[in-house]
Amino acid sequence: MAPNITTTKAATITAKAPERAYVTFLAGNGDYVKGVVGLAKGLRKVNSKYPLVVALLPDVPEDHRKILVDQGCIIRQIEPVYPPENQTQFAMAYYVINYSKLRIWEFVEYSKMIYLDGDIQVFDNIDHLFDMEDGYFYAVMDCFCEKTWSHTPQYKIGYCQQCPDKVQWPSQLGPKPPLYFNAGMFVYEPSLSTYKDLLTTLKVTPPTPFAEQDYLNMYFKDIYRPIPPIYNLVMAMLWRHPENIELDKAKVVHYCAAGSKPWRYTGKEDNMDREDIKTLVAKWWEIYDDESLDYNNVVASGQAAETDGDKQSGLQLLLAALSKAGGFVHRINAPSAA
Ligand SMILES: O=c1ccn([C@@H]2O[C@H](COP(=O)(O)OP(=O)(O)O)[C@@H](O)[C@H]2O)c(=O)[nH]1
Ligand SMILES: OC[C@H]1O[C@H](O[C@@H]2[C@@H](O)[C@H](O)[C@@H](O)[C@H](O)[C@@H]2O)[C@H](O)[C@@H](O)[C@H]1O
Ligand SMILES: [Mn+2]
Repeated sequence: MAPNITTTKAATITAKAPERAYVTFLAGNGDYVKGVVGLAKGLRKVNSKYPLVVALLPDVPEDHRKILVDQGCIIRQIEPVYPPENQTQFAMAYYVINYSKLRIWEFVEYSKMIYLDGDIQVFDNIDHLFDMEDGYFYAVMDCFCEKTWSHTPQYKIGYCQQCPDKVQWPSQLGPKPPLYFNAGMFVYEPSLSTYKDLLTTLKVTPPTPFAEQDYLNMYFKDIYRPIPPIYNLVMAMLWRHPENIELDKAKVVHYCAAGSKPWRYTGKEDNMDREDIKTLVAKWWEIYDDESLDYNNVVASGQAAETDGDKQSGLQLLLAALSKAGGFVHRINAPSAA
């Protein structure tokens, strides 16, 4: 007797390209790929609705690319961007590659993106930042107190925008510098005209110690809008301006202080033996090591319900898993009886 097979019209999942996405930057064949994997898993853990795009340079090897695709990332190869020939000593020699971040303005299939450095972790959902008013550049104010700033007049006179009343900006140094953001995290709108102008203007802009961070501050100074430090905890703030920080409220942590990269952490550099640093590094590793946050396991958990014979909840679970994984399933036409 022929099996009684009933067919239902397959559920048609129509997906439209995601208008919004998180984006990070990866260069080289070193260990920053661990940072990006940690970031992908962290965004999944906080149920971000949007995918993570990884803008990567040609020197990122195939095995690292596979790791990222297996973690549900959307990888986009970009060409390097170099500043004009210069004699500048960058604060960190490798900062020269960070100008390549400028390529993310070309990702115009997205209307709004949140850029996050690979050494950042997201511990609370920040999807709401996408809803901020268009037309501005949002980022967290930086701090000038670390010795990496010793080349600047601010550092020399002990001025920092984090505590502008402690040391007043002397009028003989001219107007107070505009508010300055840390370029490890920002909310921006891709645009081809802005992209072209960024690259054109770069050609005639002498490089400076903080490379593309300085450049972005100069370029966007008229539309820059500061957002609270909970959205990019620049590590040095913990010992430089603890009065401005509520660590337990930090939604985004930026492991940018020397020695704080979790995947290289030894605890030996200045300030790295602090209990709060040890806790933040451990929190990063907890996510990185959590296999339940791996993209394949999240999707499989959706399919597993499918085999439990409960088709509808399995499909919903799979959709939830895909959404968690930053998938771009937006709408589903429920299967109608054939
Ligand atoms: O070898 C490197 C150095 C940097 N980066 C990327 O460039 C970003 C900026 O560099 P970094 O975070 O080290 O600068 P910091 O914020 O520590 O000054 C990193 O987060 C990575 O996303 C990378 O992929 N490979
Ligand atoms: O290429 C310039 C870099 O400038 C910034 O890093 C700096 C900055 O945060 C300083 O304020 C800190 O003192 C310093 O420790 C830290 O490394 C960005 O985080 C990074 O993404 C990148 O743009
Ligand atoms: Mn960084």
